[in-house]
Amino acid sequence: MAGNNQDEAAHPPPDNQIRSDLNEDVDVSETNSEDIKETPSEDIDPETEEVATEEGNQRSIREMLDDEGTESVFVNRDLVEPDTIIDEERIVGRDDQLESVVSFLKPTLQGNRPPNMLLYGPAGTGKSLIIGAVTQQIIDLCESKGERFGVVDINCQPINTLDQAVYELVQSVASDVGAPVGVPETGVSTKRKYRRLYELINNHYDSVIFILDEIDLLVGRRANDEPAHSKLLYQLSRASNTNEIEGRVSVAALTNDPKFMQDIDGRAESSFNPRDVYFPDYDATQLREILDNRRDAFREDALEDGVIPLVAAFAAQSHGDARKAIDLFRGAGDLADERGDGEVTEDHVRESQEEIDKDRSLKLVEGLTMQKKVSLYATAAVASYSNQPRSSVPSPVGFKIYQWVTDELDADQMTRETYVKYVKELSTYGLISTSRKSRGRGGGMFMEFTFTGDPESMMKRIVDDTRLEAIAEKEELLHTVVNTQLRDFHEQ
Ligand SMILES: Nc1ncnc2c1ncn2[C@@H]1O[C@H](COP(=O)(O)OP(=O)(O)OP(=O)(O)O)[C@@H](O)[C@H]1O
Repeated sequence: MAGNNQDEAAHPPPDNQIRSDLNEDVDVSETNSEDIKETPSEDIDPETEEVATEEGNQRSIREMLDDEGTESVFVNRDLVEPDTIIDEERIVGRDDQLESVVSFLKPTLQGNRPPNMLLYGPAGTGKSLIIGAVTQQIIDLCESKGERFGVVDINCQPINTLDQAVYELVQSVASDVGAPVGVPETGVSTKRKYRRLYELINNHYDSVIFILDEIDLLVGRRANDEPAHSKLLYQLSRASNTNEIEGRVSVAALTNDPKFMQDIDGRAESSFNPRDVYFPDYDATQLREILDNRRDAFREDALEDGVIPLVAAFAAQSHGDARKAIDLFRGAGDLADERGDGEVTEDHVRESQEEIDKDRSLKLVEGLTMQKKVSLYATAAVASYSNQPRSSVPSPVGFKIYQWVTDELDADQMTRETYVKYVKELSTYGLISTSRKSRGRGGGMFMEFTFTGDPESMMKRIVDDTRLEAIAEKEELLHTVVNTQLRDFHEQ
């Protein structure tokens, strides 16, 4: 189109200018020779609406719009979205866990109070899936008997304080029953939020289950205080004994941390007193079955034979996480579609896996808040600068380095609990694994972090886009501080 030079294409005019450009009658006599040279290779004939290409082919706009390209490999892509709630028939390899959860929750149907539960095991092993599937059936069965069974479900990962957690619970019930939240997010006491929560529950449910996902990440902000998760478990699990909730109440806490119960306060432990359900990793055979049960996400002839075994093998390597398997399965399909290949091949799987590995740390680091970046940087510095040939980081040492870095940067300093929470969060992305260690008799417990990839490249990535450059310049000093702290820690 006349006057459409490359500069304008690179820097599009603001909206109002585009509009006035569209309204303007173009005066061809003003078109200069520069403009003519830069006429794009496609132009539209106003009479026929045909597009003339350099090759001289003529395709109408309608033809181009109608052109569907290669048929998508998917027929039901939702089935390979991680948040899709799947039918019971698609659940694989969790018979024992299903049986336990069903038997624990069955009393609800007989008018009795079910026990509290702790569902624990690594990420992506079906904890949310199983509790979700069973509670959904109970909702339906209760409904058919005219009883109201409430499922109040929150994920604690993004929640920082007890107050926020209680507010989230209120919101969750309010949205389920279609009532107003009825309490402001800030400016009122946590007690008032609890009151509103109990009021909503008493008005709308005969019995209720609280599902608290990633409970271990709800630590709260204050140091040397009882962790927020412990306080919440205490309050909720005794709410029916104290008659604050009139109906039957149970609490299901979900966590990746097998030693979670060691963190909670004695009185919370005795009022919560859960029945445990353990969810182990999936092996490659189980992952294969999980994927096989979702192959109808794809067209019948769209999966090359080796695709499912290869996806399962990759996911089995990364701690048997079904979510990762499903993500990779979908990613390979998306890649096949992007390329218009019409079939998903093992090459698509391998390429997707490479992309996932490459992107994971980059995306993660980009999305982190400054405090999380500093926490990660300090932890990676310990793994990377340690003179010992091991890359595990005791959390007390990581925290000391975090304090040193924040001092150097003159930045805010979080508590040790918050630092640990931030670093633990990274395990959900598979960048580090966490384990709990004992310092021997009377020495207490601490978390140990191990990087799955190279901690040094992680540090570089963080430095690339933050104020941490100032610390990177003090590399030698940081090296010394790390090794002094490690020595002190191991000599204690
Ligand atoms: N046994 C299974 N059969 C079929 N699909 C499964 C199974 N286990 C997990 N999945 C699927 O894997 C994904 C992750 O599962 P889920 O969210 O239940 O894991 P989780 O143990 O709660 O993980 P996290 O600890 O990270 O919250 C979901 O899409 C779920 O449908």
